[in-house]
Amino acid sequence: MKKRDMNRDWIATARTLSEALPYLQRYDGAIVVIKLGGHAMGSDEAMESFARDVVLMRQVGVNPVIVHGGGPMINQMLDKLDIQSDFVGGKRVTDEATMEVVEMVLSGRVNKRIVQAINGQGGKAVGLSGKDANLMTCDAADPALGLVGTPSEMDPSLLHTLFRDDTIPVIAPLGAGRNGETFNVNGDTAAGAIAAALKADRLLLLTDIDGVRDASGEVVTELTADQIREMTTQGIIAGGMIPKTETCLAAIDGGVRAAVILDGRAPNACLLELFTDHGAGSIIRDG
Ligand SMILES: Nc1ncnc2c1ncn2[C@@H]1O[C@H](COP(=O)(O)OP(=O)(O)O)[C@@H](O)[C@H]1O
Ligand SMILES: CC(=O)N[C@@H](CCC(=O)OP(=O)(O)O)C(=O)O
Repeated sequence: MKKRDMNRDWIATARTLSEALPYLQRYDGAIVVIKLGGHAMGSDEAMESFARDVVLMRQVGVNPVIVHGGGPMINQMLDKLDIQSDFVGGKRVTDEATMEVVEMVLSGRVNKRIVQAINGQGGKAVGLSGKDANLMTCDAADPALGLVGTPSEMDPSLLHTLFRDDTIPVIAPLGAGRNGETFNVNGDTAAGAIAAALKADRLLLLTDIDGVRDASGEVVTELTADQIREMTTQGIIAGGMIPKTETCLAAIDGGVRAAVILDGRAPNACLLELFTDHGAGSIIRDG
């Protein structure tokens, strides 16, 4: 690169930092719940970059909470063990044997990979599931789904303790039943319930598409509840996007200020959304 171009590059970087000031001020002390889907987890480099962004958020005063999925990793392990798995309405039918694998994969490999990545960037992350400290008590969602849970009682007090200690919670979407059961909870649903319990400033759902698209394939940058309902009735919002948009609406009803659906594979997706004029993905706001 020529020296003059290099200077231009640095000037642009400095300008970006300077333009971030009002956003840094706005998010100082804010709670941001980030759902990292299994499809958005990608390569080691992508995980490292995600972890760096999370540590930067913490460094500038944001309280990030990571809630993760891991559907593709559960599928791989079930395949290896020759256990058949079915989905109904985007939720995995979960019997005892499946639950054992779900818990092992989510609380084990997936959770610890994220914890280690954040700690590797100089942050202090701790791995939990909804079963810890009564964070997420569940009831059965539907008898046909077996051990799939709906969050019914939340206690986020441990998360506030962790915020005060500069610690970043990384949460696997498992819930405790009232009779000692373990429930499998859809990652989006868990993130929405945790965001509502914390009255979070932002819920970011990181997925494998750049936002909610309209009938012509364009990303809709701002969505209202009415638009979501209409697009769902028309079949424009379909498949895995239905639980995501439903989660966003429920989270906003529960007191979250805004929810964003964005591409977790895009470099620095969270920073772009929080700290620049540009934003990213589709935002659904209160009111
Ligand atoms: N209107 C829409 N806009 C964008 N994506 C949509 C839409 N309707 C359905 N989808 C699908 O939803 C998918 C995201 O859901 P899903 O695969 O369950 O994500 P994740 O694994 O990250 O939880 C997209 O990859 C896309 O195929
Ligand atoms: C009930 C239910 O379906 N639970 C999900 C939990 C993981 C998840 O949600 O992972 P993604 O976010 O990567 O899809 C499952 O068993 O796959």
